[in-house]
Amino acid sequence: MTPRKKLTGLVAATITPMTPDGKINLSVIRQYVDYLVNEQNVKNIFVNGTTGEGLSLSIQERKQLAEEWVCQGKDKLDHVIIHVGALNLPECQELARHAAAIGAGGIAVIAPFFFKPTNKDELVAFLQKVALEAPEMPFYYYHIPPLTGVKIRVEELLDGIKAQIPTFQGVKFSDTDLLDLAQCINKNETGEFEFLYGVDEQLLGALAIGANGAVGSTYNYLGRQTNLMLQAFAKPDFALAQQYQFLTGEFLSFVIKLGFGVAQTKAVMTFVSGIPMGPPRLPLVGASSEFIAKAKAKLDSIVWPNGN
Ligand SMILES: CC(=O)N[C@@H]([C@@H](O)[C@H](O)[C@H](O)CO)[C@@H](O)CC(=O)C(=O)O
Repeated sequence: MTPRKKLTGLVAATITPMTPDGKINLSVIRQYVDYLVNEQNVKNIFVNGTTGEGLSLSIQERKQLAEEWVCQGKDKLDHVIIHVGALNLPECQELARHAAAIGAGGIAVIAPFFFKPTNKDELVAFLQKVALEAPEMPFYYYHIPPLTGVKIRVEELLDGIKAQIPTFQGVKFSDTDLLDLAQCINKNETGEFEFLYGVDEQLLGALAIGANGAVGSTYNYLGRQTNLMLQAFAKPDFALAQQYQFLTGEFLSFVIKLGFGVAQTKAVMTFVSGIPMGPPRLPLVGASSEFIAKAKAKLDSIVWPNGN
């Protein structure tokens, strides 16, 4: 068997395109894949996560999206990771089996966040039951405490994890606690796990600590510039890497002040890529025209290093 290519670099947390009447719009996914690969130089995706409104979709919709991304990404993308987390175990398991059956590259699971695990053992027991349904698939824990409220430290979770979840491959780490991330990386001496950082505005800090890559919403439309930041960091040209981080940060801090979330990400991606992402699904509501005009003007005003 060919050894699996390690998941490093940028992973776009894909948006779920929707029609104006709120149905998932599979018809633009082919164009979306080509856009990520050719215009953003991003060849890894994370489907049905936060940005993809995964928890606002039906199981059927999630399966259809996973199938379409895997199908359209064939021979173009390196890794297609499907988020299969849900509030109940049977749905997670069903989605995990489905991801395996369609030949996805891996699965990720968020902590259930209505009835929450209260300690590491409860969380691992839940994750283990999902992972067992896809025994050949790399498994990622999706750590996003600001949204789940599950604050169990990842460092703790790692202890003995391989014995409990043999397919455990790493963590999508969407938290600002860089101490926890650092302790995880310190524990990962052999480099068997991948740590993908998920707070785009401070990726450079996470890279310095040793993150292997990043999963995020902004890599849909700022993937090219963030890739240049990764290259500068690897060179190393820290001054150049900082310039890229400062500039993406300038945009994000501007839009965050206006009110920024998945709905606004859909609007930004639409005006940057030209691919219609459509409205978000309730309870999210679409970005205002005022937001769109201001965000576009801000992005257009940014002068990237060397014109890139
Ligand atoms: C809370 C949230 O949505 N975080 C985003 C970030 O990419 C975020 O949009 C970015 O850092 C801007 O704040 C990702 O971590 C989420 C993500 O990767 C996903 O869609 O699953």
